[in-house]
Amino acid sequence: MTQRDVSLWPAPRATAPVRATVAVPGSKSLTNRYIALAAVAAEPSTIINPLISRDTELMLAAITALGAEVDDSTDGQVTITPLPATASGTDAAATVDCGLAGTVMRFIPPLAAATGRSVRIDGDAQAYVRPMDTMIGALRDLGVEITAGATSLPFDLHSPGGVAGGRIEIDASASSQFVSGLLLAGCLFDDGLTLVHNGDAVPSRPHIEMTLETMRLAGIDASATGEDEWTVAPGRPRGFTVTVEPDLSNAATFLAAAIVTGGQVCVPHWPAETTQAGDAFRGLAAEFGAQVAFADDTLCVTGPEAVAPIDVDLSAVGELTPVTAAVAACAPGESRLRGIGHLRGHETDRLAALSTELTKLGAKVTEHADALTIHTPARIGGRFATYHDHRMVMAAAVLGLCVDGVEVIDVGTVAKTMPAFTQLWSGMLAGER
Ligand SMILES: O=C(O)C1=C[C@@H](OP(=O)(O)O)[C@@H](O)[C@H](O)C1
Ligand SMILES: C=C(OP(=O)(O)O)C(=O)O
Repeated sequence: MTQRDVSLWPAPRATAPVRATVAVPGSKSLTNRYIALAAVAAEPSTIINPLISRDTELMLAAITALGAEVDDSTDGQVTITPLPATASGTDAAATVDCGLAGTVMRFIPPLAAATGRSVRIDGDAQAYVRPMDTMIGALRDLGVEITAGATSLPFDLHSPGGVAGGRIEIDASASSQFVSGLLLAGCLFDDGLTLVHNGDAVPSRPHIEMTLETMRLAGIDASATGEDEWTVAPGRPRGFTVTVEPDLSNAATFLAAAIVTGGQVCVPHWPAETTQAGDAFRGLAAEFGAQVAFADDTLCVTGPEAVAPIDVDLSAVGELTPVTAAVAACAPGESRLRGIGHLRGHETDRLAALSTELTKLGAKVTEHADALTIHTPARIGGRFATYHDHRMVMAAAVLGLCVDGVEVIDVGTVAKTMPAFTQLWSGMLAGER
Protein backbone atom coordinates (compact mmCIF):
# COMPACT_ATOMS: atom_id res chain seq x y z
CA MET A 1 0.00 0.00 0.00
CA THR A 2 1.40 3.42 -0.84
CA GLN A 3 1.66 5.84 2.00
CA ARG A 4 -0.74 8.75 1.87
CA ASP A 5 0.95 12.10 1.50
CA VAL A 6 -0.52 13.83 4.54
CA SER A 7 0.52 17.23 3.30
CA LEU A 8 -1.62 16.91 0.16
CA TRP A 9 -4.57 19.19 0.78
CA PRO A 10 -7.75 18.89 -1.28
CA ALA A 11 -8.63 22.53 -1.82
CA PRO A 12 -12.35 22.89 -1.10
CA ARG A 13 -14.64 23.71 -4.05
CA ALA A 14 -17.20 26.44 -3.41
CA THR A 15 -20.71 25.06 -3.59
CA ALA A 16 -22.31 28.45 -2.96
CA PRO A 17 -21.19 32.08 -2.78
CA VAL A 18 -18.88 32.45 0.21
CA ARG A 19 -20.27 34.69 2.95
CA ALA A 20 -18.08 35.22 5.98
CA THR A 21 -16.15 37.56 8.22
CA VAL A 22 -12.51 36.58 8.64
CA ALA A 23 -10.17 38.11 11.21
CA VAL A 24 -6.64 37.59 9.91
CA PRO A 25 -3.47 37.51 12.04
CA GLY A 26 -0.91 40.32 12.19
CA SER A 27 1.26 41.60 9.37
CA LYS A 28 4.51 39.80 8.67
CA SER A 29 6.23 42.91 7.37
CA LEU A 30 5.22 45.06 10.33
CA THR A 31 5.94 42.36 12.91
CA ASN A 32 9.45 41.73 11.60
CA ARG A 33 10.27 45.44 11.44
CA TYR A 34 9.08 45.95 15.00
CA ILE A 35 11.10 42.95 16.20
CA ALA A 36 14.26 44.21 14.48
CA LEU A 37 13.89 47.72 15.91
CA ALA A 38 13.00 46.44 19.40
CA ALA A 39 16.15 44.32 19.40
CA VAL A 40 18.35 47.41 19.22
CA ALA A 41 16.20 49.90 21.12
CA ALA A 42 17.30 51.72 24.23
CA GLU A 43 14.50 50.21 26.35
CA PRO A 44 12.27 47.12 26.22
CA SER A 45 9.38 47.12 23.73
CA THR A 46 6.05 45.33 23.59
CA ILE A 47 4.51 44.19 20.34
CA ILE A 48 0.79 43.43 20.60
CA ASN A 49 -0.92 41.10 18.10
CA PRO A 50 2.37 40.04 16.49
CA LEU A 51 2.20 37.53 13.68
CA ILE A 52 3.39 34.16 14.93
CA SER A 53 4.59 32.22 11.91
CA ARG A 54 7.78 30.73 10.54
CA ASP A 55 9.15 34.07 9.31
CA THR A 56 8.54 35.89 12.58
CA GLU A 57 9.79 33.00 14.69
CA LEU A 58 12.99 33.07 12.66
CA MET A 59 13.30 36.79 13.29
CA LEU A 60 12.79 36.28 17.04
CA ALA A 61 15.39 33.50 17.02
CA ALA A 62 17.79 35.75 15.12
CA ILE A 63 17.62 38.60 17.63
CA THR A 64 17.92 36.07 20.45
CA ALA A 65 21.10 34.74 18.82
CA LEU A 66 22.40 38.31 18.79
CA GLY A 67 21.70 38.71 22.52
CA ALA A 68 18.19 40.15 22.85
CA GLU A 69 15.66 38.54 25.19
CA VAL A 70 12.19 37.56 24.05
CA ASP A 71 9.28 37.06 26.43
CA ASP A 72 6.26 35.54 24.72
CA SER A 73 4.65 34.16 27.86
CA THR A 74 1.62 36.43 27.53
CA ASP A 75 -0.82 35.42 24.81
CA GLY A 76 -1.12 37.88 21.96
CA GLN A 77 2.00 39.87 22.73
CA VAL A 78 5.74 39.66 22.83
CA THR A 79 8.09 41.76 24.94
CA ILE A 80 11.66 42.25 23.79
CA THR A 81 14.58 43.29 25.98
CA PRO A 82 17.19 44.71 23.61
CA LEU A 83 20.64 43.28 23.14
CA PRO A 84 23.54 45.05 24.86
CA ALA A 85 24.51 48.17 22.88
CA THR A 86 28.01 46.92 22.15
CA ALA A 87 29.15 43.36 21.70
CA SER A 88 31.78 42.09 24.08
CA GLY A 89 34.90 41.13 22.18
CA THR A 90 34.62 37.63 23.56
CA ASP A 91 31.16 36.88 22.12
CA ALA A 92 31.22 33.70 20.07
CA ALA A 93 29.93 34.06 16.51
CA ALA A 94 26.21 33.30 16.40
CA THR A 95 24.47 31.50 13.58
CA VAL A 96 21.32 33.06 12.20
CA ASP A 97 18.91 30.83 10.31
CA CYS A 98 17.00 32.96 7.81
CA GLY A 99 14.86 30.07 6.56
CA LEU A 100 13.35 31.46 3.38
CA ALA A 101 12.45 34.81 4.94
CA GLY A 102 13.52 37.80 2.87
CA THR A 103 13.04 40.09 5.85
CA VAL A 104 15.40 38.05 8.03
CA MET A 105 18.08 37.68 5.36
CA ARG A 106 18.01 41.39 4.43
CA PHE A 107 17.39 42.95 7.88
CA ILE A 108 19.63 40.94 10.19
CA PRO A 109 23.07 41.18 8.49
CA PRO A 110 23.26 45.02 8.59
CA LEU A 111 21.86 45.03 12.12
CA ALA A 112 24.44 42.49 13.28
CA ALA A 113 27.22 44.50 11.61
CA ALA A 114 26.04 47.78 13.15
CA THR A 115 26.10 46.26 16.63
CA GLY A 116 29.56 44.76 16.18
CA ARG A 117 28.43 41.13 16.18
CA SER A 118 30.07 38.33 14.25
CA VAL A 119 27.50 36.05 12.69
CA ARG A 120 27.09 33.23 10.25
CA ILE A 121 24.08 33.91 8.03
CA ASP A 122 22.44 30.75 6.74
CA GLY A 123 19.01 29.60 5.57
CA ASP A 124 17.05 27.15 3.47
CA ALA A 125 18.69 25.84 0.30
CA GLN A 126 16.13 27.84 -1.67
CA ALA A 127 17.28 31.01 0.14
CA TYR A 128 20.74 30.53 -1.37
CA VAL A 129 19.39 31.63 -4.75
CA ARG A 130 17.51 34.69 -3.51
CA PRO A 131 19.28 37.96 -4.43
CA MET A 132 21.70 39.05 -1.73
CA ASP A 133 24.60 40.52 -3.71
CA THR A 134 23.44 44.10 -3.25
CA MET A 135 23.35 43.74 0.53
CA ILE A 136 26.70 41.96 0.70
CA GLY A 137 28.26 44.61 -1.57
CA ALA A 138 26.80 47.44 0.52
CA LEU A 139 28.12 45.95 3.73
CA ARG A 140 31.55 45.52 2.20
CA ASP A 141 31.45 49.17 1.08
CA LEU A 142 30.67 50.05 4.69
CA GLY A 143 33.79 48.23 5.84
CA VAL A 144 32.19 45.00 7.04
CA GLU A 145 34.22 41.83 6.54
CA ILE A 146 32.28 39.12 4.71
CA THR A 147 33.43 35.70 3.50
CA ALA A 148 35.62 36.24 0.45
CA GLY A 149 33.78 35.63 -2.79
CA ALA A 150 30.34 35.28 -1.18
CA THR A 151 27.50 36.88 -3.13
CA SER A 152 24.63 35.04 -1.50
CA LEU A 153 23.78 32.91 1.54
CA PRO A 154 25.50 31.34 3.43
CA PHE A 155 28.27 33.69 4.58
CA ASP A 156 30.13 34.85 7.66
CA LEU A 157 30.03 38.46 8.73
CA HIS A 158 32.56 40.11 11.01
CA SER A 159 32.28 43.70 12.14
CA PRO A 160 33.97 44.15 15.52
CA GLY A 161 34.07 47.94 15.39
CA GLY A 162 30.47 48.46 14.28
CA VAL A 163 29.85 50.60 11.19
CA ALA A 164 30.90 54.23 10.59
CA GLY A 165 28.17 54.82 7.99
CA GLY A 166 27.90 57.86 5.72
CA ARG A 167 26.72 57.84 2.11
CA ILE A 168 26.51 54.73 -0.04
CA GLU A 169 25.00 53.83 -3.39
CA ILE A 170 23.29 50.55 -4.11
CA ASP A 171 21.22 48.94 -6.84
CA ALA A 172 17.98 47.92 -5.13
CA SER A 173 16.12 46.95 -8.29
CA ALA A 174 15.96 43.29 -7.19
CA SER A 175 14.33 44.01 -3.83
CA SER A 176 13.15 46.91 -1.69
CA GLN A 177 14.35 44.91 1.29
CA PHE A 178 17.94 46.00 0.60
CA VAL A 179 16.85 49.58 1.23
CA SER A 180 14.74 48.66 4.26
CA GLY A 181 17.46 46.54 5.87
CA LEU A 182 20.13 49.22 5.49
CA LEU A 183 17.82 51.97 6.74
CA LEU A 184 16.77 49.97 9.81
CA ALA A 185 20.40 49.48 10.79
CA GLY A 186 21.53 52.91 9.56
CA CYS A 187 20.48 54.67 12.76
CA LEU A 188 23.09 52.60 14.60
CA PHE A 189 25.92 53.61 12.27
CA ASP A 190 28.18 56.27 13.87
CA ASP A 191 27.32 58.87 11.24
CA GLY A 192 23.90 57.56 10.27
CA LEU A 193 23.25 56.73 6.63
CA THR A 194 22.45 58.39 3.34
CA LEU A 195 21.40 55.69 0.95
CA VAL A 196 21.16 56.29 -2.78
CA HIS A 197 19.57 53.86 -5.21
CA ASN A 198 21.25 53.73 -8.55
CA GLY A 199 19.68 51.29 -11.03
CA ASP A 200 16.36 50.22 -12.55
CA ALA A 201 13.17 50.94 -10.61
CA VAL A 202 12.98 49.81 -6.98
CA PRO A 203 10.02 47.42 -6.54
CA SER A 204 7.62 47.25 -3.60
CA ARG A 205 7.96 50.94 -2.68
CA PRO A 206 5.24 50.91 0.02
CA HIS A 207 7.52 48.63 2.03
CA ILE A 208 10.18 51.35 2.16
CA GLU A 209 7.61 53.83 3.41
CA MET A 210 6.64 51.23 6.02
CA THR A 211 10.27 51.03 7.15
CA LEU A 212 10.54 54.81 7.52
CA GLU A 213 7.26 54.95 9.41
CA THR A 214 8.19 52.21 11.87
CA MET A 215 11.54 53.91 12.48
CA ARG A 216 9.84 57.23 13.18
CA LEU A 217 7.57 55.46 15.66
CA ALA A 218 10.74 54.49 17.52
CA GLY A 219 11.89 58.12 17.51
CA ILE A 220 14.39 57.88 14.66
CA ASP A 221 14.73 60.68 12.15
CA ALA A 222 14.39 58.76 8.89
CA SER A 223 13.00 60.07 5.61
CA ALA A 224 13.14 60.04 1.84
CA THR A 225 15.44 62.89 0.83
CA GLY A 226 15.05 62.42 -2.91
CA GLU A 227 13.27 60.22 -5.44
CA ASP A 228 15.81 57.46 -4.84
CA GLU A 229 17.56 58.68 -1.72
CA TRP A 230 16.86 58.12 1.96
CA THR A 231 18.57 59.54 5.04
CA VAL A 232 18.67 58.22 8.58
CA ALA A 233 20.11 60.24 11.45
CA PRO A 234 22.23 58.37 13.99
CA GLY A 235 20.51 57.43 17.25
CA ARG A 236 19.26 54.45 19.16
CA PRO A 237 15.56 53.67 18.68
CA ARG A 238 13.54 54.20 21.83
CA GLY A 239 11.45 51.41 23.30
CA PHE A 240 7.83 51.33 22.12
CA THR A 241 4.51 49.58 22.54
CA VAL A 242 2.64 48.96 19.33
CA THR A 243 -0.30 46.95 18.03
CA VAL A 244 0.32 45.16 14.74
CA GLU A 245 -2.24 45.66 11.96
CA PRO A 246 -3.75 42.55 10.35
CA ASP A 247 -1.75 41.22 7.39
CA LEU A 248 -3.57 42.74 4.43
CA SER A 249 -1.75 40.68 1.79
CA ASN A 250 -2.86 37.52 3.55
CA ALA A 251 -6.34 39.03 3.96
CA ALA A 252 -6.46 39.47 0.18
CA THR A 253 -6.68 35.68 -0.21
CA PHE A 254 -9.95 35.62 1.72
CA LEU A 255 -11.33 38.65 -0.11
CA ALA A 256 -10.47 36.83 -3.33
CA ALA A 257 -12.88 34.07 -2.27
CA ALA A 258 -15.72 36.59 -2.36
CA ILE A 259 -14.68 37.74 -5.84
CA VAL A 260 -14.50 34.30 -7.47
CA THR A 261 -17.70 32.98 -5.87
CA GLY A 262 -19.84 36.12 -6.10
CA GLY A 263 -20.14 36.14 -2.30
CA GLN A 264 -19.16 38.59 0.38
CA VAL A 265 -16.13 38.47 2.69
CA CYS A 266 -15.44 41.06 5.38
CA VAL A 267 -12.16 41.60 7.21
CA PRO A 268 -12.37 43.47 10.54
CA HIS A 269 -9.69 45.79 11.95
CA TRP A 270 -8.72 46.94 8.46
CA PRO A 271 -6.62 50.09 9.01
CA ALA A 272 -8.01 53.34 7.58
CA GLU A 273 -4.46 54.33 6.68
CA THR A 274 -1.55 52.00 6.23
CA THR A 275 1.75 51.48 4.45
CA GLN A 276 0.94 47.80 3.79
CA ALA A 277 1.07 46.80 0.15
CA GLY A 278 -1.95 44.55 0.73
CA ASP A 279 -4.20 47.59 1.01
CA ALA A 280 -3.93 47.83 -2.77
CA PHE A 281 -6.12 44.74 -3.06
CA ARG A 282 -9.13 47.03 -2.61
CA GLY A 283 -8.34 48.59 -5.98
CA LEU A 284 -7.63 45.24 -7.60
CA ALA A 285 -10.93 43.84 -6.31
CA ALA A 286 -12.76 46.78 -7.88
CA GLU A 287 -10.96 46.16 -11.19
CA PHE A 288 -12.19 42.58 -11.11
CA GLY A 289 -15.71 44.04 -10.88
CA ALA A 290 -16.24 43.55 -7.14
CA GLN A 291 -17.80 46.11 -4.82
CA VAL A 292 -15.60 47.31 -2.02
CA ALA A 293 -16.99 48.96 1.10
CA PHE A 294 -15.14 50.24 4.13
CA ALA A 295 -17.03 51.15 7.31
CA ASP A 296 -16.48 50.77 11.04
CA ASP A 297 -12.91 49.52 10.57
CA THR A 298 -14.17 46.64 8.43
CA LEU A 299 -13.49 46.08 4.74
CA CYS A 300 -16.11 44.11 2.82
CA VAL A 301 -15.72 42.84 -0.70
CA THR A 302 -18.78 41.66 -2.63
CA GLY A 303 -18.05 39.63 -5.71
CA PRO A 304 -19.47 40.41 -9.16
CA GLU A 305 -21.74 38.14 -11.20
CA ALA A 306 -18.87 37.56 -13.61
CA VAL A 307 -15.24 38.33 -12.78
CA ALA A 308 -13.77 40.90 -15.18
CA PRO A 309 -10.29 40.35 -16.61
CA ILE A 310 -7.68 42.95 -15.62
CA ASP A 311 -4.51 44.56 -16.93
CA VAL A 312 -2.43 45.89 -14.02
CA ASP A 313 1.05 46.95 -12.99
CA LEU A 314 1.86 45.13 -9.74
CA SER A 315 5.44 46.39 -9.36
CA ALA A 316 4.64 48.22 -6.12
CA VAL A 317 2.61 45.37 -4.66
CA GLY A 318 4.27 42.26 -6.07
CA GLU A 319 3.38 40.08 -3.11
CA LEU A 320 -0.27 40.30 -4.24
CA THR A 321 0.59 38.63 -7.55
CA PRO A 322 -0.08 34.94 -6.78
CA VAL A 323 -3.56 35.59 -5.41
CA THR A 324 -4.33 38.13 -8.13
CA ALA A 325 -3.22 35.59 -10.74
CA ALA A 326 -5.51 33.00 -9.16
CA VAL A 327 -8.52 35.32 -9.37
CA ALA A 328 -7.60 36.22 -12.95
CA ALA A 329 -7.43 32.50 -13.76
CA CYS A 330 -11.01 32.11 -12.52
CA ALA A 331 -12.17 34.83 -14.94
CA PRO A 332 -13.13 34.42 -18.55
CA GLY A 333 -11.11 36.77 -20.76
CA GLU A 334 -7.48 37.74 -20.89
CA SER A 335 -5.65 39.30 -17.93
CA ARG A 336 -2.16 40.75 -17.84
CA LEU A 337 -0.09 41.23 -14.67
CA ARG A 338 2.85 43.54 -15.37
CA GLY A 339 5.94 44.91 -13.60
CA ILE A 340 6.71 41.72 -11.72
CA GLY A 341 10.13 40.61 -13.00
CA HIS A 342 11.54 40.89 -9.46
CA LEU A 343 9.22 38.08 -8.35
CA ARG A 344 11.72 35.69 -9.90
CA GLY A 345 13.79 36.36 -6.77
CA HIS A 346 10.99 35.80 -4.26
CA GLU A 347 10.44 32.53 -2.37
CA THR A 348 10.59 30.88 -5.77
CA ASP A 349 10.55 32.18 -9.32
CA ARG A 350 6.88 33.09 -9.04
CA LEU A 351 6.41 33.81 -12.73
CA ALA A 352 7.63 30.35 -13.66
CA ALA A 353 5.76 28.69 -10.79
CA LEU A 354 2.44 30.37 -11.54
CA SER A 355 2.76 29.78 -15.24
CA THR A 356 3.57 26.07 -14.75
CA GLU A 357 0.85 25.38 -12.19
CA LEU A 358 -1.91 27.36 -13.90
CA THR A 359 -1.09 25.57 -17.14
CA LYS A 360 -1.47 22.23 -15.30
CA LEU A 361 -4.99 23.32 -14.41
CA GLY A 362 -5.80 23.91 -18.07
CA ALA A 363 -5.30 27.68 -18.19
CA LYS A 364 -3.49 29.17 -21.15
CA VAL A 365 -0.67 31.35 -19.82
CA THR A 366 2.26 33.22 -21.36
CA GLU A 367 5.25 33.92 -19.15
CA HIS A 368 7.08 37.11 -20.15
CA ALA A 369 10.35 38.42 -18.70
CA ASP A 370 8.46 40.64 -16.25
CA ALA A 371 4.78 39.85 -16.77
CA LEU A 372 2.20 37.11 -16.99
CA THR A 373 -0.63 36.94 -19.47
CA ILE A 374 -3.47 34.64 -18.52
CA HIS A 375 -5.31 34.09 -21.78
CA THR A 376 -7.92 31.55 -20.70
CA PRO A 377 -9.05 30.35 -17.27
CA ALA A 378 -8.17 27.25 -15.30
CA ARG A 379 -10.73 24.52 -15.93
CA ILE A 380 -9.43 21.13 -14.73
CA GLY A 381 -8.24 19.72 -11.42
CA GLY A 382 -4.74 18.54 -10.69
CA ARG A 383 -1.90 18.52 -8.24
CA PHE A 384 -0.71 22.06 -7.62
CA ALA A 385 2.95 22.32 -6.56
CA THR A 386 3.80 25.12 -4.14
CA TYR A 387 7.63 25.43 -4.29
CA HIS A 388 7.99 26.28 -0.55
CA ASP A 389 6.00 29.42 -1.30
CA HIS A 390 3.19 30.27 1.10
CA ARG A 391 1.52 32.44 -1.51
CA MET A 392 1.38 29.55 -3.99
CA VAL A 393 -0.69 27.66 -1.38
CA MET A 394 -2.99 30.66 -1.07
CA ALA A 395 -3.30 30.96 -4.85
CA ALA A 396 -4.18 27.26 -5.07
CA ALA A 397 -6.88 27.65 -2.42
CA VAL A 398 -8.55 30.40 -4.47
CA LEU A 399 -8.33 28.28 -7.65
CA GLY A 400 -9.81 25.33 -5.76
CA LEU A 401 -12.97 27.36 -5.20
CA CYS A 402 -13.63 27.65 -8.92
CA VAL A 403 -12.15 24.41 -10.31
CA ASP A 404 -12.98 20.83 -9.22
CA GLY A 405 -10.22 18.62 -7.88
CA VAL A 406 -7.34 20.98 -7.03
CA GLU A 407 -4.94 19.19 -4.68
CA VAL A 408 -2.26 21.26 -3.01
CA ILE A 409 1.17 19.73 -2.54
CA ASP A 410 2.94 20.60 0.74
CA VAL A 411 0.21 22.76 2.17
CA GLY A 412 2.26 23.17 5.35
CA THR A 413 4.49 25.61 3.52
CA VAL A 414 1.82 28.24 4.17
CA ALA A 415 3.13 28.44 7.75
CA LYS A 416 5.74 30.89 6.45
CA THR A 417 3.20 33.60 7.18
CA MET A 418 -0.05 31.88 8.13
CA PRO A 419 0.11 28.61 10.06
CA ALA A 420 -3.68 28.59 10.62
CA PHE A 421 -4.52 29.15 6.95
CA THR A 422 -6.45 25.93 6.25
CA GLN A 423 -8.51 26.27 9.43
CA LEU A 424 -9.38 29.87 8.63
CA TRP A 425 -10.23 28.85 5.08
CA SER A 426 -12.58 26.08 6.29
CA GLY A 427 -14.14 28.49 8.79
CA MET A 428 -14.74 30.98 6.01
CA LEU A 429 -16.37 28.32 3.82
CA ALA A 430 -18.57 27.29 6.73
CA GLY A 431 -19.80 30.88 6.74
CA GLU A 432 -18.37 31.94 10.09
CA ARG A 433 -19.23 35.52 10.95
O1 LIG B 1 10.06 44.47 3.38
C1 LIG B 1 9.14 43.65 3.36
O2 LIG B 1 8.52 43.33 4.39
C2 LIG B 1 8.75 43.07 2.07
C3 LIG B 1 9.13 43.68 0.89
C4 LIG B 1 8.77 43.15 -0.43
O3 LIG B 1 9.92 42.52 -0.95
P1 LIG B 1 10.53 42.83 -2.43
O4 LIG B 1 10.90 44.26 -2.48
O5 LIG B 1 11.66 41.90 -2.53
O6 LIG B 1 9.42 42.53 -3.39
C5 LIG B 1 7.62 42.16 -0.35
O7 LIG B 1 7.42 41.54 -1.58
C6 LIG B 1 7.85 41.15 0.74
O8 LIG B 1 6.79 40.26 0.81
C7 LIG B 1 7.95 41.83 2.09
C1 LIG C 1 8.16 38.00 -1.05
C2 LIG C 1 7.67 37.59 0.11
O1 LIG C 1 8.37 37.28 1.22
P1 LIG C 1 9.82 37.65 1.76
O2 LIG C 1 9.59 38.53 2.96
O3 LIG C 1 10.43 36.36 2.14
O4 LIG C 1 10.56 38.36 0.67
C3 LIG C 1 6.20 37.41 0.28
O5 LIG C 1 5.78 37.18 1.43
O6 LIG C 1 5.45 37.48 -0.70
